[in-house]
Amino acid sequence: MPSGKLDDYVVVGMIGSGSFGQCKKIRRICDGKVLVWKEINYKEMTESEKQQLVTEVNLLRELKHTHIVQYYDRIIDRSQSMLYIITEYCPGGDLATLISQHRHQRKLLPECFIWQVMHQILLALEECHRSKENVGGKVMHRDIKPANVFLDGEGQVKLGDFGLARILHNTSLAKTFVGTPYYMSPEQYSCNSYDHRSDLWSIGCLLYELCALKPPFVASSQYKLAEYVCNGRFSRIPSKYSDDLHWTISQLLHVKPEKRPLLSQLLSLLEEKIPLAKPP
Ligand SMILES: CN(C)CCCNS(=O)(=O)c1cccc(Nc2nc(OCC3CCCCC3)c3[nH]cnc3n2)c1
Repeated sequence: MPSGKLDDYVVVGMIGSGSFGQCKKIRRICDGKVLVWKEINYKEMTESEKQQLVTEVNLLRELKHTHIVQYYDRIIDRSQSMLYIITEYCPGGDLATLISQHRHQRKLLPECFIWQVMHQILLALEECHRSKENVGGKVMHRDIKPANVFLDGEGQVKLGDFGLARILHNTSLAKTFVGTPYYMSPEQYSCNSYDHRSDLWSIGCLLYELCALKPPFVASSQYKLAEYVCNGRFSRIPSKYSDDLHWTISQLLHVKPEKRPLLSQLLSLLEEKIPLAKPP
């Protein structure tokens, strides 16, 4: 499938800026479909970093799943050293916005929504871990956080920005990595290691934050944050929520990665709990 050209699209709005660059709402001229493109300036990248970028984008192309933001196309503008990654637009916005709105309104999210987000994000993660097994190694997301989880027009969850985090971690773009690493796992602090179970830790942090409208571990300094994360002690989610939900989130927030449940165990537990969740 030949890649598109910039003039196949028209920019209809600016959504925001991320660690990789700007994110814009676009319309595909041929059929009027609303999409999104993320702009990455690769001018400062080394040849090997550019090759890694190509590899990451090719990984994105393979990920096709209801709960993963769908990749559509990529455009390279060599005259400006710009890469445009075109993906599905999620009109429901991101979970970071949703959490912020509920925090300001002092309004907790419904428990059923939290279970739904858990189920749909874990399905997305299962797809990544599954689809990469036959290509060796698992695709980890590496940057699961509320700002990377979106809602479509029906309130369905879409995990976004796969691979972009890896691009950022290992390239000159990394200097633009901003923000406090609230979701960094104990193993990343203690031995700078990251594996698929670290994504589960991040999902635990995300679900906790959906309940409490704040992360499980907060501190006035990154040193203190690391200490709290590695101790692994956190308050119960608000009493409105069931012990079942608190227990399940606590399983994801085990300090020892090997103590965290397997993805398959979590999905079986959820599919018993959310009967409608079973695929028809
Ligand atoms: C109903 N309201 C509560 C919500 C209104 C919602 N409308 S909105 O204001 O345009 C809006 C707001 C936020 C997101 C989206 N949709 C969206 N955003 C993406 O990335 C955002 C980007 C991520 C990096 C940092 C900068 C922002 C996407 N990436 C792939 N698909 C995407 N879709 C739309």
